[in-house]
Amino acid sequence: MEQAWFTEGHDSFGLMKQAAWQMAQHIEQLYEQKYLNTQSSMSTSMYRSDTSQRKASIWVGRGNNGGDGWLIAYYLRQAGWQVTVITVGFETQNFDINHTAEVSNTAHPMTDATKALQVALAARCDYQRFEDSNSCPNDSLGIALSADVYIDALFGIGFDRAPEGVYEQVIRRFNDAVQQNNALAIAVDIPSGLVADTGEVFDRLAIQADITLCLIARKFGLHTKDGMDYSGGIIDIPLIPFQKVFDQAASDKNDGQDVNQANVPVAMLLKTAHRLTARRQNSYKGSYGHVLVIGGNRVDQSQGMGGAAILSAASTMATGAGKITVACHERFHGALLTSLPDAMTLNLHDTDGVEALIKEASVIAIGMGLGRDEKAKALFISYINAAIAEKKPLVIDADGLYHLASLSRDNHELITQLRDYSVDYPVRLTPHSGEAATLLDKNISEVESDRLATIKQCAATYGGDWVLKGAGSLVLEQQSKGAQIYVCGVGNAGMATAGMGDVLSGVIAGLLAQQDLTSDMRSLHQAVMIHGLAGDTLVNQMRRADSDNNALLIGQRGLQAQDMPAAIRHVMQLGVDVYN
Ligand SMILES: NC(=O)C1=CN([C@@H]2O[C@H](COP(=O)(O)OP(=O)(O)OC[C@H]3O[C@@H](n4cnc5c(N)ncnc54)[C@H](OP(=O)(O)O)[C@@H]3O)[C@@H](O)[C@H]2O)[C@@H](O)CC1
Ligand SMILES: Nc1ncnc2c1ncn2[C@@H]1O[C@H](COP(=O)(O)OP(=O)(O)O)[C@@H](O)[C@H]1O
Repeated sequence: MEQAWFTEGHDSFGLMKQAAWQMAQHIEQLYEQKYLNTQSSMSTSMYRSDTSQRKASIWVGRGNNGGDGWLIAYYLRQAGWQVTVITVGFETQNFDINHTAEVSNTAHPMTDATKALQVALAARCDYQRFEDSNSCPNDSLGIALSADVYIDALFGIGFDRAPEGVYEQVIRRFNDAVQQNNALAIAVDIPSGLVADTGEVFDRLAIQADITLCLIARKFGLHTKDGMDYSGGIIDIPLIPFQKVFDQAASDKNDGQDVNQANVPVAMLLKTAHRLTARRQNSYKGSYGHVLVIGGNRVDQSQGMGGAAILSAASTMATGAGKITVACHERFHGALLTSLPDAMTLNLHDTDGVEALIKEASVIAIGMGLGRDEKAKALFISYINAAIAEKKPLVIDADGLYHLASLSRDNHELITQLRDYSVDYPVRLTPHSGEAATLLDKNISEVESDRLATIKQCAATYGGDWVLKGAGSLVLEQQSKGAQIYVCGVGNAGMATAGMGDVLSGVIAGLLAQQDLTSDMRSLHQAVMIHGLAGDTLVNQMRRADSDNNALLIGQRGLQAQDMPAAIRHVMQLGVDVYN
């Protein structure tokens, strides 16, 4: 977007000044919010109405992100603040004042970052080199470090590798200074240490921001993997009026129209779900589909995984599917019917019975607790073959993905058949990072270091629509004009408990079965959003009453997959994101 703006003839330094000016205004507002509009008497006692008493410590690196920092220093100083710029990676001669800062010198054009430094120095902004901190008598850097607001302009979207040496030290020192001064930490564009394209943080070392002022467009890495743990609240500063062009391109692409791919965002951030439409009065259970859940096996007398199939079935019902049959190990039929009397049961190992039911069912969800032994693999192959023959939509999760990976290693013909089938019929696959690693024959760390590349590779290898689960789940939906990728902007770490994935597979199958819903409402991204919002609904209810009507505090820890069905129904009625 930035390049397109410059191509239209706009000046890059002008954009940097605009960015810094808007950020300085936000910083003043954020200062007021922290120190004035607060319940904490400690914070209000630190509030300084006289701007000349307010202190900002602005940490800058050598790139354009640092350029933003120099200009923020300039604007805050103009507003009367005491500013100190802490530099890293600069030599002392970099601070020589050049009085032609704003004039372009064609022989040696000045970079925007250097122009910004020159503007700040000409306005007499104080600065200190971080590298001099060890040689400073009486820790003069320590004194310079004491501030109300700390601005991180060390690295922006150019950060791409683990910080070492002085860069490692500077990030640690910034975080320590913020903590010691109980101050506000504001990151420019993206917290330094977080990779913008992937959400990766190396060795858990990144600026811990309270607020990130995100320039131009949301960075993918703010919303997946480590991003959410470091960015704090995000404030968008759009700067250039291109958002409409990009929104239009995305919607045209969704409608199957030709678009300039350069205008299509890498991914769409989702925070809401569609509210599901009301049912027709004149309808019956057959109007809402029949889901067959295949899983819940018991291998070699082990305790087995009946719960996986039960959780999946319960959430299928919660989404409103008309009928459900669970093909699980006979040992679990009693448990299943106790918790879910609405379900019908079938013996997982009765291949004739299951294949006959595949003919009847409208959606097949397979793999949750299916088992990984050879017998389970043979069942998987038979049931997938039957589903393909009967042209039934498929949801494949957990052990089903394990078998798929193993079949891929064997060059089994089912892989090609499934890929071809997925061109015309819905096939939805839902790995977490570990399962994706097995499917692609990679290490988990390779998968985690680039989740976007991973989900694309999964789709290219196996076909179908995908969810790559985890913090900031990714969704890939195949469309006639190429894949559309979504980032799930809801959900929480309370959902990191066993069985939550089984619940998701149930939501996907349950929505898919309901033909009365629009395609958007039955879509994979809709299922992921309902699942995430249901998890948020459960943990954000601050209080819940016990049987004696005493208020109980609820939080992330202790959230259970079995709590989800009621919340799923709640979200489907509400549709919108009310918590984020
Ligand atoms: N007018 C404009 O263009 C506008 C730009 N804007 C701003 O620009 C920002 C992007 O700027 P940028 O591209 O200069 O990247 P940035 O992150 O500042 O620095 C890259 C430098 O860091 C270095 N480096 C990287 N990793 C490292 C590591 N681990 N350890 C050590 N060094 C490391 C890297 O070194 P190199 O790889 O070259 O060796 C390079 O020198 C963007 O986020 C936004 O804030 C806005 O103002 C809008 C207008
Ligand atoms: N930190 C988190 N933030 C958001 N969602 C999460 C988080 N941890 C887990 N989840 C969600 O919970 C589900 C867990 O799925 P999975 O790991 O397959 O569980 P299981 O295999 O035990 O059923 C996924 O949908 C995942 O995206």
